[in-house]
Amino acid sequence: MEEQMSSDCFHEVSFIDKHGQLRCSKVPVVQELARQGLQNLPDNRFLLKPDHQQHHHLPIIVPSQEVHLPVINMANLLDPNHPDLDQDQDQTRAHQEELERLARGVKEWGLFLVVNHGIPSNVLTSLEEVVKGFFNLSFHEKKASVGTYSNNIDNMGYGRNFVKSEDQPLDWIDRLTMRAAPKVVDDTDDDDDDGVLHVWPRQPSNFRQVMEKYVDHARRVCEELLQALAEAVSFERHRFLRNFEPSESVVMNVRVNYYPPCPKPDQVLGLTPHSDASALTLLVQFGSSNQGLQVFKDKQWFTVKPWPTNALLVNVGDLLEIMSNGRKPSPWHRVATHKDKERFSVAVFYNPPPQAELEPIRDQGSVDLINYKKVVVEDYLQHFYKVSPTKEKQAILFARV
Ligand SMILES: O=C(O)CCC(=O)C(=O)O
Ligand SMILES: [Fe+2]
Repeated sequence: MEEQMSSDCFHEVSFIDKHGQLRCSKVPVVQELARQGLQNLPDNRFLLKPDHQQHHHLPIIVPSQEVHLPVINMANLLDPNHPDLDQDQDQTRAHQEELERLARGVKEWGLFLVVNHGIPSNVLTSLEEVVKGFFNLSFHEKKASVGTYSNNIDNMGYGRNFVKSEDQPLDWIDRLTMRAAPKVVDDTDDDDDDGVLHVWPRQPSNFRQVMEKYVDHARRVCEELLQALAEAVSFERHRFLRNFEPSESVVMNVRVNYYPPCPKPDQVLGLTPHSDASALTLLVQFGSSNQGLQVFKDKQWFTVKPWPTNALLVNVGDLLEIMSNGRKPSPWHRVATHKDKERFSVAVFYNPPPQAELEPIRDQGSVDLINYKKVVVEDYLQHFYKVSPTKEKQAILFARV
């Protein structure tokens, strides 16, 4: 198939402008721009404007401010009371130390790395292969492979990050977002009646099978981490998980982010600052760059030190911040690009059932102030997508007392 010229390749976006009018706009496909080997930006729309620069706290590239995230050994986090586990004193001590490291990491950064997570390396290798296989297709093939999507409230499908206005700086990113759970057996309809995209990429042909296998593992990891996170703040181990019942209704979305080389990495962001709406997000990365994620703390941005493909990066989302009464705050994060390297990341967002009502969990006998209201998960998510992107961490105010 003949490759299209990049001038023919656009993501189509629509949004309601400040006068309440529906606007449609075309946004360049950055992968196609990078394929041409551009030395300059094609379009001023990618540049951060002065007021964004202020809010985003430039510069983007400050190699000295790097953060080593805590590395959590998941083998030490398993339930110590599990009948199959006969822990000796050393293991009990290792368990306690791991919990303390986890609690410190979450409090300090809202992010941590996980090793010994039990996801076989061939599952991660296959994930990398199908993701690269999809992005190696031409633009036209990618569009044909995924189908289209009408009710695009939460950016499902193949496209880009939220575009809500003509003057918003564009991120240097192409993305592919799917709902992986609850599983839908019949995926023949592009736009199912629940308004969710169920069409998986048809190419590579094993894309869905590989992704679903990875997501099954991701689910187990999230369940184990939520138990450990509860234990780390002296809650009963299943206290957070109870908000995820029935487990068949847990919602897991997968987002593949592709950041191609960018001619001006000091003036353009790969992904604009945000918190995740999820309860937990698991992230793996691969490509010629293994660096790009940045986190905001003490009024400055820190770049997360490169981490290996076989480790998972975990971040707390807004819904866990609410459940934990702010003990586990969701980090404000963004992504920088690289001049001649590309990076892929795969984010799995783990959420309670849409109808679940969340409210801060109280310690028995605790005199802590309650900082968050009761929210229904789907109401929070709707609000989050409506207001995103925001210049500061703002969506969570919806749930603040
Ligand atoms: O690519 C990354 O490192 C982060 C991606 C991210 O924050 C997201 O998809 O929400
Ligand atoms: Fe994120």
